[in-house]
Amino acid sequence: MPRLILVRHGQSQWNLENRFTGWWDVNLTAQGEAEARAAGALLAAKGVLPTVAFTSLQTRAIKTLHLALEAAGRLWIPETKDWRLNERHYGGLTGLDKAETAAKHGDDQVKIWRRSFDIPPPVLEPGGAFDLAADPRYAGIAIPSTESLKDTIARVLPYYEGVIAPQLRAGETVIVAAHGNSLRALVKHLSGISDADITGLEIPTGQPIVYELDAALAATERYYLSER
Ligand SMILES: O=C(O)[C@H](O)COP(=O)(O)O
Repeated sequence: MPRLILVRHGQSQWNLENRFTGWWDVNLTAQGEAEARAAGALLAAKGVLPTVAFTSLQTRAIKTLHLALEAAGRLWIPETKDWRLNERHYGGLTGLDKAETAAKHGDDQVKIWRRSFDIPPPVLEPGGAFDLAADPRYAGIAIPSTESLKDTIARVLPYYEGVIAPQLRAGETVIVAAHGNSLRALVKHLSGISDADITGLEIPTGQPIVYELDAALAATERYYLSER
């Protein structure tokens, strides 16, 4: 039966600094690299070996994938990178300190921006330090100016259905190395979590989550590989 492995990137420099990151491209910390290697070693130890990989266009997810695959002895498998697996775009909050933003706007407002289903953060104004319009990796892509989880789902799910699901149906063991909110989008769909309940779901860095799927790609089980 098809199997899907989800892994959020290891700790990034801005996870460490507690800054809103979104589409901004930050690297892994040494701890994040270690988390990624440990994730791959766990895949190998448990015999859960991916045959096809997907990741975003962001360095922290790509490096997590590569370090994990190397540790699992699977660096050779086919791999596809796509912006639709990018982190949710954090709009005008990009680069700000999460604690300072909470002190300025209040915890409740920041929780709405971080975890509400359909209320996006303020937009990122063009031309500022975090404008990605000139980044060649996004050439030809309509870069969002902000995204709610609902907006993120609107680009992650069609990609899952159109590109990832056919690989699962073909019997591949698929690994997706991505981000807290692009993976929340997938988990919401696969586990049938309501708009209200998804606000409480957190995805830890570097911890492989395994979905066992039936032939129709309905989830029969979801578990942290570290707990098996
Ligand atoms: O983009 C970010 O800042 C993080 O990857 C996820 O942030 P969040 O926990 O605020 O959703």
